[in-house]
Amino acid sequence: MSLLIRDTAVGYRRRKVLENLQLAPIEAGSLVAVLGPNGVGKSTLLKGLAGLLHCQGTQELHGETLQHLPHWRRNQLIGYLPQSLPQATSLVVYECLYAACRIGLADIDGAAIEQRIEQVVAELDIHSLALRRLSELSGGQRQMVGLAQVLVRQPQLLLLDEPTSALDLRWQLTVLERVKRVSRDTGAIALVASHDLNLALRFCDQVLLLGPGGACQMGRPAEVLTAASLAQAYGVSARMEQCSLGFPLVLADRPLDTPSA
Ligand SMILES: Nc1ncnc2c1ncn2[C@@H]1O[C@H](COP(=O)(O)OP(=O)(O)OP(=O)(O)O)[C@@H](O)[C@H]1O
Repeated sequence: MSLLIRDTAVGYRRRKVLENLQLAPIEAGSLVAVLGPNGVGKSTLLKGLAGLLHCQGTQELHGETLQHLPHWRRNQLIGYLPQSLPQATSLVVYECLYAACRIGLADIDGAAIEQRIEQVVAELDIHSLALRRLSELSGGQRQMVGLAQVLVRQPQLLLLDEPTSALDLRWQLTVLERVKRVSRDTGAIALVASHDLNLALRFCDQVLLLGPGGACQMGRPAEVLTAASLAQAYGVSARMEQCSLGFPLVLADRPLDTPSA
């Protein structure tokens, strides 16, 4: 049971963004950070896997070819959280979660939906938001609701594009902890695009580091994130240190190629 990405190319009509992507199989239950500089193709890869862009090559989840899935099956298997926040509609959060289940899962009954909503609201600790209108929530609160809309459908492949970008420190930790727990407990595979290398080091089983010119490395966070790989991918001088709890940390000192370099 795994996610296979081989010989993969994905991009836009006039621009190939990623070509010949060859990754080792990603095992069920893995949390993988998708890292790399702005514009390298993290979102494009997630959109391709989500079926929003055409991908060439092989992309299979537990033996099913993602490119040819019918709409209903894609909705069952894949949960995609885009980089943009959910629209500030006048629906209350509970209704948004209900609609996410209804749209995504045709054959689920009302009682089961309510049970799932209770579960996800408790998991993400967002009880206080459940009866509030989306239009009255802050950016970070809306980002939590977007994540809840994905999790409530219980997909086997979670594609989360910068899910913590609008969140304060406590919610960043909450989100990564919960996504890790969901992956571990259910066997779901989560790919999380992020610019937060330290969260990736702390929570992810593997990182996929995309770099300029098609460079790509995947492996354990502490093995992939080195001073050399960070210089190559991000163009920074960086150090790997260890915090007092023993977790590895990235400290970026300066951009390379600056006058003071
Ligand atoms: N709709 C589009 N049409 C054409 N090119 C696009 C489109 N969206 C993005 N691109 C280009 O594709 C490349 C990859 O973009 P992508 O959004 O995947 O990068 P990213 O790694 O997610 O960046 P960031 O960290 O800034 O979010 C960039 O060069 C970008 O300009």
